[in-house]
Amino acid sequence: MVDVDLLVIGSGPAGESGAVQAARMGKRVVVVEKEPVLGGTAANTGTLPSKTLRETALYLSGYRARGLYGVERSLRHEATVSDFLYRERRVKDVERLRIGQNLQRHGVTVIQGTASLVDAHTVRIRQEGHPERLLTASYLLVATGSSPYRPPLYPFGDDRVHDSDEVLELAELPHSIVVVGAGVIGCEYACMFAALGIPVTLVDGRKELLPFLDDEFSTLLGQRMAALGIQMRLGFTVEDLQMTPGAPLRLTLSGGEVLETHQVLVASGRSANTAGLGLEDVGVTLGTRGLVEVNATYQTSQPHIYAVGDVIGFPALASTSMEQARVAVLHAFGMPRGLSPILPYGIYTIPEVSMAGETEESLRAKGTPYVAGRAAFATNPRGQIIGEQHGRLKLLFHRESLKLLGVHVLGEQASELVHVGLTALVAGAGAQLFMETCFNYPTLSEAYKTATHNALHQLEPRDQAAPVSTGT
Ligand SMILES: Cc1cc2nc3c(=O)[nH]c(=O)nc-3n(C[C@H](O)[C@H](O)[C@H](O)COP(=O)(O)OP(=O)(O)OC[C@H]3O[C@@H](n4cnc5c(N)ncnc54)[C@H](O)[C@@H]3O)c2cc1C
Ligand SMILES: NC(=O)c1ccc[n+]([C@@H]2O[C@H](COP(=O)([O-])OP(=O)(O)OC[C@H]3O[C@@H](n4cnc5c(N)ncnc54)[C@H](O)[C@@H]3O)[C@@H](O)[C@H]2O)c1
Repeated sequence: MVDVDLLVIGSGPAGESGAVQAARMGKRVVVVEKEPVLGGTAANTGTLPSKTLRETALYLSGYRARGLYGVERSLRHEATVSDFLYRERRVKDVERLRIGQNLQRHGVTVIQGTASLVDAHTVRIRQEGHPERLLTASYLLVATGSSPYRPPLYPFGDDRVHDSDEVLELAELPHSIVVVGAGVIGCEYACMFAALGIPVTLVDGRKELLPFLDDEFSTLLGQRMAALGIQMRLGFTVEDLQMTPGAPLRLTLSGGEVLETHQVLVASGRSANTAGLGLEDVGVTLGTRGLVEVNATYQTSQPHIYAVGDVIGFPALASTSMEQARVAVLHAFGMPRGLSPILPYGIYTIPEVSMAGETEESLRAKGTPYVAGRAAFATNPRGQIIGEQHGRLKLLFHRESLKLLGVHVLGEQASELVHVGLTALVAGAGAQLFMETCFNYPTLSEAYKTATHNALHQLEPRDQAAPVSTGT
């Protein structure tokens, strides 16, 4: 007889979601969390803190008020780290409390301690000052997340060199910063610092910015980030770092350019938190950077051990981690369901970018005939009111069936607006849905109708000779 039906390792979005799903199915569930606080990267060092800091940066800089009312509000250079972190702490506290209450309400037992596997069904829990505990479980859900990858070039003990966890503990706002890695984390932090008026240089070995985005939106985002003052160094890596006390840091890029800066943020990827878990010893296969290998139902090479969230790698989002956990637990307890085939991306740069479904590039690669409809927020009444001059919605429809294939948004509320298109994509709907839906007026959402008109207009007989629009 085992102690519990499901033992979950980790209380991030994946662990919480999996535990609650199993508890709702009447299972006995334990969550083991090594930190004294619940919520993992999402609540404590990643998603929510960074999104709260973004809002704070927008507020302190007066960014949203720029260009409105005929005045150009100047940046508040006197913003302190304490101003900057105040709301971040409050949001974190509320989220930790919410998670604890959610688990308690569902009868999930939370044990603080570091978990490792003794055998395929037994977990050892260690907590300093407490006797070791062993628990047996029918199923295990590994949801231990990931940590910033620390390239050996950077001395992370120095208070001028940070990873994305440490950047939340800044003693003062940097006078200048180089961000190494223009992935989602690097781009989001680069925008926040730039909005606060801090000189930012963003370095990435890749030439394209966020290459999973539709090209048009990647280019547009790059233009807006440059307009925010970010110096882009795409296609370059950092070859050397010189640190002299009392002098700026000197980073030598491939190509020879030397960047001088007060601080460095390294955001060049993450590694799975699997060290010391003992997974390999019980026959679970690990891949690069410690990632756990799983099948479509999130089973590892030991079928009763599931792994979900950042610990399995791409797409490594809070949103997808929760869904993977739900799907894994349903599978374990005999109610198999698939993960939604279309997953959204919300990128909280300044401006926000969000997408779901196909890009123009992926459609061209598949040879799928399509038509792109666009709507500019600058000519949308709500966009006018809020001073949104650069935002854009693009809808990609199948050229013959007019089924929606992709949705791309840049600008204010992009990560919210995308859900109208995402819902249509999941429902298999198309142009007709947007034509026949009455949208609130004035709203940015109304851009769905405008973009649909724009697409249909291109298919009208008088335009048939014109090529399908692919430009901006
Ligand atoms: C700066 C930043 C911004 C981000 N922004 C977004 C965003 O806007 N949107 C989005 O969807 N995603 C975002 N993400 C990604 C998101 O945070 C992660 O995808 C998500 O947190 C993964 O959830 P998880 O439950 O798999 O892991 P985590 O949230 O990392 O949780 C894992 C938990 O397991 C615990 N643990 C680890 N090992 C053990 C052990 N041996 N025993 C017991 N407990 C253990 C850890 O302490 C931790 O609490 C961001 C990430 C970062 C770093
Ligand atoms: N809004 C969101 O959804 C959100 C926000 C933040 C993070 N996340 C998730 O967190 C995860 C990690 O993000 P990340 O940005 O750390 O990793 P990433 O892998 O997405 O990006 C790392 C970047 O660093 C670059 N790089 C690597 N080594 C380099 C070097 N030596 N020199 C220069 N550039 C180098 C890579 O080319 C890449 O562009 C991602 O999976 C992401 O989805 C999501």
